Amino acid sequence: MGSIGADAQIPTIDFSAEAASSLLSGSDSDINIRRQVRAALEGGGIFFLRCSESSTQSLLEEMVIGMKSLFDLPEDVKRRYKSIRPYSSYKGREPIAPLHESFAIDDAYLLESAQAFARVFWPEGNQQVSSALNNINKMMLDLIYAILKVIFESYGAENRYELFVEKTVTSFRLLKYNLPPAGEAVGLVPHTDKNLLTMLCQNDVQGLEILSKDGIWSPLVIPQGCFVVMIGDSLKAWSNGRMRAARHKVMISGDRDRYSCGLFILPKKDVIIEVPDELVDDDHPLLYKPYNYTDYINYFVGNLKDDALETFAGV
Ligand SMILES: O=C(O)CCC(=O)C(=O)O
Ligand SMILES: [Fe+2]
Repeated sequence: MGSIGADAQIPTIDFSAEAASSLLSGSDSDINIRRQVRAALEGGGIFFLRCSESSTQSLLEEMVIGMKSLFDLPEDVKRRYKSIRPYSSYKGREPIAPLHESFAIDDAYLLESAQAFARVFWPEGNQQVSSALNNINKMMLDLIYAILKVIFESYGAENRYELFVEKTVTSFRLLKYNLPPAGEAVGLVPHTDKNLLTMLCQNDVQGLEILSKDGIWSPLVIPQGCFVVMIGDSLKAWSNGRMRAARHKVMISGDRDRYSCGLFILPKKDVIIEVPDELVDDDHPLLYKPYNYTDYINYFVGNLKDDALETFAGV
């Protein structure tokens, strides 16, 4: 599926500027940022987000130390973590992705959620791990919802934003990629995210690759201190197919383990994803029927098809 290309040319959008800090405090977005975000998400479906480098870097370092203590725990202790949500319980080196381990935590921006997560492994609590998780999560949460707001504003749908956000939750995924015995190996299989919007960060070991519209896989070189922002199937559907959900995978090589974490905005259980009227016109006929997000996830888990969104919700 596709050949290998040079490093993907991904736009970097700067959120450390003043216009973006006013955005984080709730003001409408700067027209320039709106244009850049929409162009990136309608083009490749992905961009790098640069924020204040020093604060991002220290939160990230703290996070990676916390993740190491977590993933270094014995396998039977990690397996204590179970969640009813698909893709959230501890997953350890399964046949489909033998190098990859993950956990996902709901609402980790709440200190109590991060502490409850840590107590699963350390019954007396682990302040270092819970605050590392909670601190980076709070920063990422403000940023990812600011981006979602910019997206709504860029389509003239700003008056729908507050109501939409009330129907969302966040899931914070922690991932470790162990080194293959030799050479290069797939760490995470090719997929599009099924949720609305995703924001990723990582230690300094690269490995994320993206499939271009021309079917070429290109490795991403994520600049230090930057996050990756990507559209998931459900925001692609909401945008009536204007934004692109980029297919991506993780390849592992080299001599150091890769640690990454992702904040995912997803619809609450049984929320209906529906294209707003303002995104349908003669030039943009309706492409997706309204669908129940939970049904979509169950459909995908049942068939794991690449074109799940089209077959499930396509008109
Ligand atoms: O580890 C990464 O950089 C990517 C993770 C990812 O694609 C996912 O969890 O859906
Ligand atoms: Fe993904």
